[in-house]
Amino acid sequence: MITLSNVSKTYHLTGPRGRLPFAARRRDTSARTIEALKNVDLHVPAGSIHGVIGLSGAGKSTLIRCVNLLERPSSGSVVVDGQEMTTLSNSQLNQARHRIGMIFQHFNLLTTRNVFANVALPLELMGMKRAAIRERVLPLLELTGLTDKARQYPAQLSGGQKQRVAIARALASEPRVLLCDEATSALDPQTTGSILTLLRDINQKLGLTILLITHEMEVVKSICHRVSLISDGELVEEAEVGDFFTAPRTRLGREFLNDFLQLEPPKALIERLEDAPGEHTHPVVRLAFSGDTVSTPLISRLARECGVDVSILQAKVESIQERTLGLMIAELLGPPEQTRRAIDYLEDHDLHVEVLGHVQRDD
Ligand SMILES: Nc1ncnc2c1ncn2[C@@H]1O[C@H](COP(=O)(O)OP(=O)(O)OP(=O)(O)O)[C@@H](O)[C@H]1O
Repeated sequence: MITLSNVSKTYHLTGPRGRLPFAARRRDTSARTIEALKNVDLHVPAGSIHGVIGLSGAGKSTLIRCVNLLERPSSGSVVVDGQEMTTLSNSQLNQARHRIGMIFQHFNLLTTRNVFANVALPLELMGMKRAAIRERVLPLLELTGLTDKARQYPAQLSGGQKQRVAIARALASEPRVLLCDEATSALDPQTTGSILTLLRDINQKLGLTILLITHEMEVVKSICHRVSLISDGELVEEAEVGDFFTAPRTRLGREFLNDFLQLEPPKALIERLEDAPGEHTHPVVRLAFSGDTVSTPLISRLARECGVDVSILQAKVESIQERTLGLMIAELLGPPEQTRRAIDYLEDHDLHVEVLGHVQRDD
């Protein structure tokens, strides 16, 4: 449904340097350009919810705005619903945007219009008749739980209600795609939950494809099917959400996950961790297991079958949508050949094992 191929976006800054003589400007171009996106490839299949997560300034907003060409890519191709967006004329682009709804962090409602009139606005702009507008808007107010708020103005609504109005408005033109630009970042956790539930319902009921950007792992965990990680304008990792929470492949992915799960070895132990194993060290591991292995008594079997003691430092069970994920930080205590065998044993039983480092044995 959405395919970005080799998309790059470079901003050329104008500022005090813009007033320099042309020759001087040419000498110093690199200092005044920002490569916000670098050769981005992204495919979001129809009907899926895809999250892009990254730190501030990583390029998330630029990426999502390139999809409906609120930002024009410097190079590359953007195809939405089978249509190449970058070659459209202005009027074709306006037409194409009817099929791409968008919601924003700060809702962007018109304060002088009530809820009904805000949702009706795109339809008025499309020249639709009043009766047809009413027929389209009323079900949307019901879908978003706003029927009793139709005559109220944005100033009379909570943040969550405002975002519901924005969602109803985005759906008014019956789009195939919904772009969500940090849609829950201004909301408290409970309201965030209800908006995410609404987005998931819309995805399921209407088969709408959703691309969202966020810096919150909770959003990814709650509703996304797949996630991409953006860093410094590049997509550095992409995975199915359950896989990402089990075993992120990049350092940045692991940092996001550890921050979210708060699952780190104790500080005193981190200070003692060495990268390489020594003669008198034992490994500290992060284990992730899902599916049947969550309920299998692997740790006691490890002790019996590999002769290794396991000291559990932290453990957690998380529900990632339909999937249960067990996470643990543990020290494997035993002679090196036995701890190596224990790691093989765990991997053979479909656990993801990450060796965080090695600590000197006390014995
Ligand atoms: N219109 C612009 N002109 C110049 N530089 C820009 C413009 N928009 C974004 N940038 C720069 O591009 C880079 C990516 O910005 P972008 O807003 O896409 O990041 P982001 O991941 O959405 O950040 P945040 O989470 O803080 O909103 C940043 O270095 C930013 O300063």
